[in-house]
Amino acid sequence: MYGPDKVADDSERTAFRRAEKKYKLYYDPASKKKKQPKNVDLSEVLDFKSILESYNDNGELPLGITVLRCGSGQPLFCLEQCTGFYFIPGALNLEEQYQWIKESLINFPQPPNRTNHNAFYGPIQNLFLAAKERKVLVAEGTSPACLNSGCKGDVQGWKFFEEHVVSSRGKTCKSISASVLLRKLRWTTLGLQFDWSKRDYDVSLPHNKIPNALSELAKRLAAPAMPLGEEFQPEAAIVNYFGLGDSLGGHLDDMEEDWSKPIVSMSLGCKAIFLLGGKSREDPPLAMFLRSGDVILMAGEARECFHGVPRIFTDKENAEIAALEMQFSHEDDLYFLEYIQTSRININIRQVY
Ligand SMILES: O=C(O)CCC(=O)C(=O)O
Ligand SMILES: [Fe+2]
Repeated sequence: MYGPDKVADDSERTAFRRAEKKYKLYYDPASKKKKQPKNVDLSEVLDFKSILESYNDNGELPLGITVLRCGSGQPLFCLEQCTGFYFIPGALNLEEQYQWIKESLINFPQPPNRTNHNAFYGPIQNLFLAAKERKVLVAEGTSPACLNSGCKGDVQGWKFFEEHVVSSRGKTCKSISASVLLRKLRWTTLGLQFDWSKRDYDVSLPHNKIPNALSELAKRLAAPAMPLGEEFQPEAAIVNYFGLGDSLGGHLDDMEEDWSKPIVSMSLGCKAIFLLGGKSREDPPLAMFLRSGDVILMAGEARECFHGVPRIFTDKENAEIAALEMQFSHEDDLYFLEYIQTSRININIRQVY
């Protein structure tokens, strides 16, 4: 799936890598202002929001793009050069975006779902709440007086403490603040758990079913890309969390048995650039914007196409989350607001068998 993008001198080797490099965030060394992103030419990035607007205005479509209308539902755009790829601009309304952002931060990372933090810290309960309450995750050592004595020995587990408890006892224990851990949350898996080291699903791992509401939503969204008469069965999902400078390297999602079934991929938060390549990394990819609420379906041939996310935009002008920010304007939602103003979340839902 997400194979590492090997050594540095490979960086210019394929058309896909060249496109990733083109859109990746670099800082301008010549800039007087600290950490000023280097300008990037976005003129070749496909913009389905404006394609939808002009289609609604005058029925016109750019060359190579077709439209599928299912009943009274939203139009789906298809690419002539990549069958099985569907783009539904603004598929999720603001309330839905609000709901799935909150779920992605509060409930989805809860055990038995695993996250990238599992390997080091074991299962972590209530990470978002702990971050909001400024708690600190502290290593528990062999000694019960670990917090006093320092735990130089084996770490037996990790537990959240109030910040003042940790600071009053001195910094003798291994510890990390929950807010840093939340920032470093990169993925969580729902339903059947994906084992990244084996690059396969490990059905022996404890797991919950995909939550009903998410399952129903995915079934509805997947319907236009499903083989006739079949219903999508959501069995697993990966939630990706992106902060400024984060990217997802070019990859294929090839661990599911039946590629005629789509992957349903929902974008939330800051705008991103998505690269859709061909069956070889040598094929020059198409770049397109992904905004909060957009949904992509990848089925059939599109399942064999390399894709990735080289860039997210967190600046006011480019993030395009003003309407979403309004949804989080209640004071109880301020911590969500702070998070999403500099983040993007992607939920992609799969039928495994
Ligand atoms: O973040 C995205 O939009 C794409 C995610 C993806 O391709 C994946 O998780 O396999
Ligand atoms: Fe993918």
